[in-house]
Amino acid sequence: MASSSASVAEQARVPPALPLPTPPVEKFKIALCQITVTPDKERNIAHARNKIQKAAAKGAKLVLLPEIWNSPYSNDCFPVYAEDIDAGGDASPSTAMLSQLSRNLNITIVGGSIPERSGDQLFNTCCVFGTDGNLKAKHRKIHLFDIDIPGKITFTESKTLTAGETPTIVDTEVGRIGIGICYDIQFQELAMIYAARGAHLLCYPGAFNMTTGPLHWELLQRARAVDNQLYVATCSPARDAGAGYVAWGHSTLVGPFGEVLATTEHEEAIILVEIDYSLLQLRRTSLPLLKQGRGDLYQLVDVKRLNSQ
Ligand SMILES: O=C(O)CCC(=O)C(=O)O
Repeated sequence: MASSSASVAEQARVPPALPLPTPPVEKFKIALCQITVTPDKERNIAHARNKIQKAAAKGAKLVLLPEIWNSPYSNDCFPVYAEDIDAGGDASPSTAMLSQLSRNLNITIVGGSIPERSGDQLFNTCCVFGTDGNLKAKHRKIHLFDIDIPGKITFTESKTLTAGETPTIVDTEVGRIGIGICYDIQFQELAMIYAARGAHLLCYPGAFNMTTGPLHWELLQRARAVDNQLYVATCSPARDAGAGYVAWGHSTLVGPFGEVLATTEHEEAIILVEIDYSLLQLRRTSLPLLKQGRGDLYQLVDVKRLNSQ
């Protein structure tokens, strides 16, 4: 194939991985709060509050919640349960609770996701709160869950939701975290961009189903972790077999060697597990994948960064 002259995009490609930034802490405990979700929003908020408090009392410095934890997961419910996060206060009781707890308990919260209303659009949105209670980042699910596996599962998030437009990486008191929501985990380039931007940990609130859950959920987490040599944390709602959408559960933490460090079945659980960032450098030294990439033959293009240059 004839080669063409380099385009602007080709000239400005990013290297596969930036040097790992020194994290603010080496070791800390993360809690994955796999909680039940009901049609009662007030109960869901009170329940999440209770579980976050329990996790913090056990020593968690970072708490991760599930995808869509304040509402049933359905296109009928998203518009009804949606909150105006930017307006805050009474317009977003779910994120007001997360903000208050992160400040009072001195923890970082990656607040799963909730349906967000912004003008006449709805998003599936994850909010990250720092220990001062401030909203540090807001990730709107980039890849909407539109799938059709005949006889098994059909879901079309795009019937009600709009896709986010921005990858989200955030510096917190517990390291640099890349955020994805559920279906976002299927797209390896997003994780690669986060690794290239120096993420220590990827957090994916998710609610896989009874078809793709058993086959793909753990596989994808381990793949994202081992390819990018970083930690991957996921958090699902607990399973409600009577719900319209039945979640797989199995919230998990995977280490930078692709090893499952902690996981659970489908019932409610708080998984409390230590993250040790010193392993990141150790693994990258022993198995120097990120240095050995053939950037002369193939590279990842960070389109967002290119467009902002
Ligand atoms: O990728 C999958 O198989 C499941 C994704 C999903 O359930 C979601 O994005 O809500």
